[in-house]
Order: sequence, then C-alpha cells, then structure tokens
Amino acid sequence: MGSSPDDDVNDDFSARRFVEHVSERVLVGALLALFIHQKESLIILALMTLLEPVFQKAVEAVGDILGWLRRLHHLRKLNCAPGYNAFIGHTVPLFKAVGKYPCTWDLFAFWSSAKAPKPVRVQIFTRHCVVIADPEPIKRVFNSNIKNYGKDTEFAYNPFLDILGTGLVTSEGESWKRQRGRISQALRMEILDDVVDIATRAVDRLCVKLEKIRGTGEEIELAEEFRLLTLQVIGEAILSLSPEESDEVMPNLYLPIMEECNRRSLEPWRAYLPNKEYFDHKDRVKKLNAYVIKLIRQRWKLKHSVTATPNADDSIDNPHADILDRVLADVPKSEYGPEVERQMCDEIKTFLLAGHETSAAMLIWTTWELAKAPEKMKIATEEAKKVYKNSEKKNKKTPSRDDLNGLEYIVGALKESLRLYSVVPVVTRKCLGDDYLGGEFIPKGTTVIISVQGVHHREDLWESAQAFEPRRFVGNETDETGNYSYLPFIQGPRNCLGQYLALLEARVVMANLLRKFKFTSSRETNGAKHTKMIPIAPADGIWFTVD
Ligand code: HEM
Repeated sequence: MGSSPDDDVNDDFSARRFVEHVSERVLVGALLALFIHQKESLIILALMTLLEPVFQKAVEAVGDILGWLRRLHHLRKLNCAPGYNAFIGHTVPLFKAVGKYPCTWDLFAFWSSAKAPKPVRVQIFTRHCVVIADPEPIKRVFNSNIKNYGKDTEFAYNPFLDILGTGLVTSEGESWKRQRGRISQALRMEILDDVVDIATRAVDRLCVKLEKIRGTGEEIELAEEFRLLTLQVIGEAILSLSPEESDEVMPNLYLPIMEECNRRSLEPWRAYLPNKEYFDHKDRVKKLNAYVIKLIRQRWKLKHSVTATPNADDSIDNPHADILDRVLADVPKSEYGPEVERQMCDEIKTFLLAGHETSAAMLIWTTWELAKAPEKMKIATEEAKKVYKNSEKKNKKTPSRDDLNGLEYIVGALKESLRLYSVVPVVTRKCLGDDYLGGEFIPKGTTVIISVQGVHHREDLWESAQAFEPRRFVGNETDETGNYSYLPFIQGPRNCLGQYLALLEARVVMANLLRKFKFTSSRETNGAKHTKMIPIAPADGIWFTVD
C-alpha cells in the first residue's frame, strides 16, 4: 500500500486479458501448422471457429472468477460490516432488515458512518461492495476520479429499466454527454419561469380540495395529493399535459408500473414469475411506451407542418415551449426516425420518474416537520405571507423568481428535510479500475455504495444531526457546494439536472399552502418512514386536518 492511489488506478492486470492473449497465440500457432500439416490444421481451424463462442464464454467465466477472487483477497483487509457469512456475505442481515426498522438503508448508514472515513466491506450474495459515508472518498467517486466510476445499471437500476431505458440516468460515456448537453439546454432558465406558473396552477387546484374540508375535521392524505401534484407539474413542464390527462394517464399506467418496479427491487424474482401481475406490468409498459411515442410523433408533425422557413426547426422561438419542444428543436429532420423516438420516449419516462416522487417526498417531509414544530411553522407562514403580499403590492399575479428568493426559511426547510430524510438514501457506482478510497485499496469491479443518509446523519459533520433545523441553510450555501457533506442531489458532473426545478416548484407549493391553511397532524402513524421504497415515503400515508 506504499504507492499513491493514482499509480494504481491504471494497473493493467486483468486475468481475462491474459487468457485472451493465450487464445490469440493458439490461433497463430494453428495458422502456422496449416502450412505444415494442411489437412489436420484445417480440421483444427474449423473446430476452433465452431467452438470460438464457447471458448470465449469460458474465457470470460474464468476472468470473472479470477476477478471475484481478487476482489475477495483485497477486500478482506477492509473493515467488515457485522453479520458476515462466508458463503452469502451479508445477505441475511440485509434481507432481515427489509420491511423493518432499522431498514436496509439505515444499516448502510450505521455501518459506514461508524467507520468513516474508511470504507466498510459488504457482500450481497456474491457481489462485493464497499459502503462509504465520508466527503473525501465520495468526492473522488462523484468528481475527481469520476471516469473510474460507472452507473451500476445491472444492480441498482435494473428493476427500473422499464421506465429508465437508455435515458439520461442510466446512460454512459458519449451518449450521456450528448443527452446531458441537450437536456440541460432544454432546462434553461426560461422554462423555470414557466414552472412558477405551472406549480401555482397545480397548488391552486389542491387548495380548492383543501378549502372544501377546511374546519370540518375531515382528514386528507397529503402524500398521494403531492404525488399527483408533482406529476401534474412535471407532465405539464415536459409535455404540456393537461391536469385531467395527467390524472388519467399517470395513476392508471405510470404509477402501477412504478409500484411494480419498486417491489422488484427488493423481490427480484417477481421479474421472472409469469403470473398475472407480470403480464399486467408488461402490458402497462407497452401502453405507456405507445402513449409517449404517440405524443412525440404528434408534436413532431405539428412542428413541421407549421414550420415556415427551412431552418426554423433548428431553433426555439416560443419562450413558453415545453421541454419536449425544446429537445425536439435539437433534432435535425434527417435524423428523426424510430430510434430517435425510442430514445426520446426513454428520456421522457426518465424525467417523469426522476422528477415526481422525489419532489413529492420533499414536500411531504417538510409539511410533516413544520406541522410538528409550531414555532417553525409560524416563521415559514409569516415569510410566505410577506413575500406574496409584497408581490401583490407590485400588482403581480404570481411572484417572480426573484421575489421567490425571499422564501429563505421555506427553502431552508425544504433542504433540511432532504438532509434529515435523505429521500434518496443510497447511490451506487461500479468501480471500473483499481482505486483507493479513504486510504483503502478498492479493486476493479467492486460496487461502491454511497450512503447519502450516512453522510447526512454524521454528528461530526452536522451539529445535532437528528434535529430538523431549517436555519442551517439560511444564508449559508457552503454546505451544498463543494464539500460533499450535503448530497440530496449528489454533486459533480452527474448531479441532478432537475434540482433547481424541484426546489422552485416546492417553494411555490409550500408558500401557497402555508399562507392559506393551517395543517394539523391527525394520525399517530404519520412520521413513520416506508422501509422498502426509494425515494423514502411515509409508511402509511400522511394525514392532516386543515383550518
Ligand atoms: C427533491 C427532488 C429530487 C431529488 C432528491 C433528486 C435526486 C437525484 C439524485 C440523487 C440523482 C443522482 C442519481 C444517480 O446518479 O444515481 C439525480 C439525478 C437526476 N435527476 Fe434528480 N432529483 C430530484 C428532482 C428531479 C427533477 C424534478 C428532475 C427533472 C425535472 C430530475 C432529473 C434528474 C435527472 C435527469 C438525473 C440524471 C442526471 C445525470 O445522470 O446526468 N430530478 N436526482
């Protein structure tokens, strides 16, 4: 362990490469022999050609086994999480935690933060993992050595591939760069102005429902309401879907698909059981794809039927264009076809997934924490009233984005709920080449689990880490930019593309709800977190009465 981490990153040792080398030599040998014993050599060559796929698979298998043994050899030197079994690693404690407290994500957080800055070794079935909860190694994974850490699609995202496909979240390399560039353009500042109006209309619709039960003592379950609201916002921002269409398509097609994907992440066998649920899921995915592709086609046709000038399709003149319009504006006519449609369909579904449940979770936990603390609720409510009154004085129907910057405490509460509840509690990456993390050697092929919750709950990084304190973030941006101890949207080149949209939408929603209503928690079960789903949602909904 004397050499520096960077010396070892490019360590070329690969068992597979070695065996491949040998196979090339065998081929050359056979070619030479061809000139000496023609007949026999021809037979050997024919056999080798026929058996090549088998041979290659065998080579791969040997390489995989040697790689696995190598990982085992190196990772054995690391701190090992409790409950290890020589045959199946930590599978038993992790699966025992499913559906219980502390749940799987809590275990990752405890294990990693207890040993930080060192990584902790975890083995899930035969998969070798390390869990980290320290800003320094996390910065290396997300930023300074990002090329060495790929998305672990076959592990973490596998159950969600029906939705994510090859969209931005799962793509890599050049394809990711191209897509990220295109979508960042589409999410430019102008669309954020529209998000203020879209979110205002959505929260106004929720306010109508709340008005009906105001003062009656009747309960409302806000988690589901927030889910529908954030779907309406993202549906309108991406596709200009009307709230009615959003409420029709999403609960019938999209949400059941998401539910099944979520279940498959902890019960992987569901993806192979050909029962009714399996076929229903398959059918819904097909229908959702057809629905989204139809929307893309209609939009493309419309765009080109009204195009007056030959180059008009290369630009976006309408400042209120939705995200689909903006992305389509980048597609040259010559390139449009089924492949582009399929890719865009994945992109749109990715946005739906990435952009609604996370935002809904943030709204849920913020409302819950404020409802528990009347003095904090009072500060937030007064701030909301003040900002909206000031903007009304300027005769504005809705506050501008600048005006909304005055909602400092509410934004602090939203950011604090993302820290305390860590709605995305873990993010995983695959180590593509040998590296050092927290001073320990991490061999190629190891799965790196970044315990976002572990970092967010470390008492040495966050004073009174278990307390909800929005003021941490008021007038203090330092914890979010650069020191890698605040990671709800992760950091570095692959950070969340929708974070500004999410925080803007949420502050509009929170401010409008708080200035108009008083929320009182109506069930004991309200604070309980779901133990199986990511993003972290309430276990049994979240119920309030309103005055
Ligand atoms: C509170 C709300 C949100 C949270 C906590 C959140 C969290 C995250 C996290 C943790 C990642 C990194 C995932 C990984 O690398 O494995 C991510 C990526 C991403 N998020 Fe968000 N997100 C939120 C809202 C949104 C919204 C509203 C959108 C869309 C409008 C969005 C779009 C994306 C996209 C496209 C990526 C992939 C970026 C890339 O790989 O280049 N997110 N988000």
